[in-house]
Amino acid sequence: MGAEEHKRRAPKKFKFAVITVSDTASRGEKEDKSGKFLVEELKKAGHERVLYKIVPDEKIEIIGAVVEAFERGAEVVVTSGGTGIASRDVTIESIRPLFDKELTGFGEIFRLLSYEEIGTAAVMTRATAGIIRSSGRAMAIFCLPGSLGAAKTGVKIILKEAGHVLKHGRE
Ligand SMILES: Nc1ncnc2c1ncn2[C@@H]1O[C@H](COP(=O)(O)OP(=O)(O)OP(=O)(O)O)[C@@H](O)[C@H]1O
Ligand SMILES: Nc1nc2c(c(=O)[nH]1)N[C@H]1C(S)=C(S)[C@@H](COP(=O)(O)O)O[C@H]1N2
Repeated sequence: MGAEEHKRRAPKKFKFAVITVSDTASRGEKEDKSGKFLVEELKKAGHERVLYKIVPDEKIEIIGAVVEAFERGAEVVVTSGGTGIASRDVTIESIRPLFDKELTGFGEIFRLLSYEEIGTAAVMTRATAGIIRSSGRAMAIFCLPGSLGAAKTGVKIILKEAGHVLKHGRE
């Protein structure tokens, strides 16, 4: 079966969780434009159930939010922020060890599209994705940079591929 046939047969509507990772937004010092944008776009695309949480750039808080999303039945998690190289950017270090399989292609395509938008500064993100399997379930996670531009670029890829990723992740 080809990729298009796989996508056609993949489930279409999922329970999402958006997790914003930001020190300033978690303290209420900055509006979480990116997280709110992601929630709206996912709902507009017909994914009615979208959990939403803001956490500071702290490993245990990030892992805790991922675990909470899984326990609340999320099938796809999108994180926003903390993918850079500053010492406080720990989203990738926190989430990557949870992956059963990493989807490195997501980061490659995300950086390719980002290069067209922001040029070589696209090297600054370690955006990635993966599948976590537990208790007979699979959950896909996509980790995006915190800017609104990154959320706009990332959500387009996620909306196109989430079903396909989940279909194979459940196999
Ligand atoms: N939740 C968000 N909504 C909108 N823009 C954001 C958000 N998080 C980060 N950005 C923007 O993305 C860019 C780079 O992100 P970076 O992780 O350095 O953000 P930051 O504001 O330093 O994060 P923190 O809140 O953790 O200190 C900055 O221009 C920042 O304003
Ligand atoms: N598409 C896109 N990718 C992007 C950006 C952006 O604005 N748009 N910002 C870059 C910048 S400036 C940084 S520092 C890194 C990491 O951002 P983060 O720490 O918020 O995850 O993402 C990069 N990738």
